[in-house]
Amino acid sequence: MADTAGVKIHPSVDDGIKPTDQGFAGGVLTCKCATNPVKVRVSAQTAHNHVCGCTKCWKPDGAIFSQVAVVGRDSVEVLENGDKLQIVNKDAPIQRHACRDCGVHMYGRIENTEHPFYGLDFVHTELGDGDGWSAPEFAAFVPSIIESGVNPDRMGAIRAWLKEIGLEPYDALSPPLMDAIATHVAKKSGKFGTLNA
Ligand SMILES: N[C@@H](CCC(=O)N[C@@H](CSCO)C(=O)NCC(=O)O)C(=O)O
Ligand SMILES: [Zn+2]
Ligand SMILES: [Zn+2]
Repeated sequence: MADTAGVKIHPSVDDGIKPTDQGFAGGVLTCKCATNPVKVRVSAQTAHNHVCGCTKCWKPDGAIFSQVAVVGRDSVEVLENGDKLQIVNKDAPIQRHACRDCGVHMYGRIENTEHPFYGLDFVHTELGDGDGWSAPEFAAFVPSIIESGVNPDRMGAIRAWLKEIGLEPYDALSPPLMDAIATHVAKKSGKFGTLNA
């Protein structure tokens, strides 16, 4: 039995996960700058919130996972200090617009219209004011935390704790999202539903 004592995932889940408010309609995300922070309005509830172990998503200091959700790109608007935003990697599928001063990623945008998730932006709901954002539902890209420096010996305890707190650990995204990606690919190739398996 893995010893889960002291496992920390992310500040938004370590002290209990705040529930989704079904009537919640968004809020304003603020970066970590003490002066002239970047502010971004998200004018809709988010979806598919998850903790992500990948090396690309922004994590608060000390956290081994990020927490990231999606929202329609039309619901994301830079309100203040947008001149401080820089794209982390223009070649990445998700172009992360980060504050050049504090490093926080304010939104990640997909510009490739052929991408399965085109139309959705990635946002870190912990930067938002108010409670009620969609709650994290699963843990994605869990093995990737090793790429960030986590000792592989800890993976048993980390996966056990994620399950304990209701965040099923996956090697990539959750099955519904992986199925959505494969469906997109099958429709593009013309193979969608052609086998009666
Ligand atoms: N092992 C790699 C995995 C990186 C990765 O594929 N990340 C996913 C999930 S990010 C939000 O869930 C992804 O879609 N990346 C696209 C991108 O980053 O543009 C690693 O850890 O680096
Ligand atoms: Zn900042
Ligand atoms: Zn990620």
